[in-house]
Amino acid sequence: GASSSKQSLFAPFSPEKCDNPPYRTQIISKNPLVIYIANFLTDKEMKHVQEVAKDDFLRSKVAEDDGTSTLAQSRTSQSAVLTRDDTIRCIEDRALTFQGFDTKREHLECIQLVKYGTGEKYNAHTDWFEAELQKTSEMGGNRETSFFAYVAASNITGGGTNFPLLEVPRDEKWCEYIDCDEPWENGVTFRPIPGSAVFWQNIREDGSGDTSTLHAGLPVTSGLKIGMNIWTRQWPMNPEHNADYEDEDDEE
Ligand SMILES: O=C(O)CCC(=O)C(=O)O
Ligand SMILES: [Fe+2]
Repeated sequence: GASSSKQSLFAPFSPEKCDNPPYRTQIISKNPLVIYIANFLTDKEMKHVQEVAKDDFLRSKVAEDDGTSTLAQSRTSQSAVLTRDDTIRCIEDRALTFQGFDTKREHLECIQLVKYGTGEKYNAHTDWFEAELQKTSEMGGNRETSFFAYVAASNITGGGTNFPLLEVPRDEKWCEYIDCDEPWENGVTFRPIPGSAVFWQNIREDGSGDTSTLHAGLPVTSGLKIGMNIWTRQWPMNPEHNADYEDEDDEE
């Protein structure tokens, strides 16, 4: 019963009490759809999620073809699943509203924080799955969209989010969010600016995974980075299959 404590999908919740920030959006690419969202998280939310997750971080895992997940050298960060409290539901609601009217909370995986110390990284990968066992109907199908939000980046160098296959017009105006010191051939690297988020569409209209969404969490060369993954599945998830993979610490 560890997973039930992570869910509380049906507890009363008053969305009108959410303190929604006046976020600002900018389309970075139309194909694949990539949107930069400045001021997506409030200072209070960033503090809160770090506080509630602080004792829950475990080495991050990567998905395997057999439906399980394992430790890997390609991903050296630590992850923590967030319990759905009111603050986190407000963030979920914001992410759902952003995507349109008909996406229900049941499509969301439990939000996860990911923490990188010096030297830690996540090699190039896609968030969508190839393996059938990772995208069963119980799992809600594939990961339709991703938000990666930055929650903390103290005294950081490195740690950007790099999309090697994306092309963005070369213009000074992008340099506020995009690391313009990176060579042009390396694609687009978003700066880890706390409060900001990058949103993208993983799955094409025809249901196939979009290879151009390949991305990496570049090594943090100094400092600490905490990010937030908000993944929306194609269909509602069976709650029992949500975020179980990092529940080992909950077993009595
Ligand atoms: O750390 C980053 O910048 C990206 C992380 C990421 O892509 C993921 O956790 O799936
Ligand atoms: Fe990712």
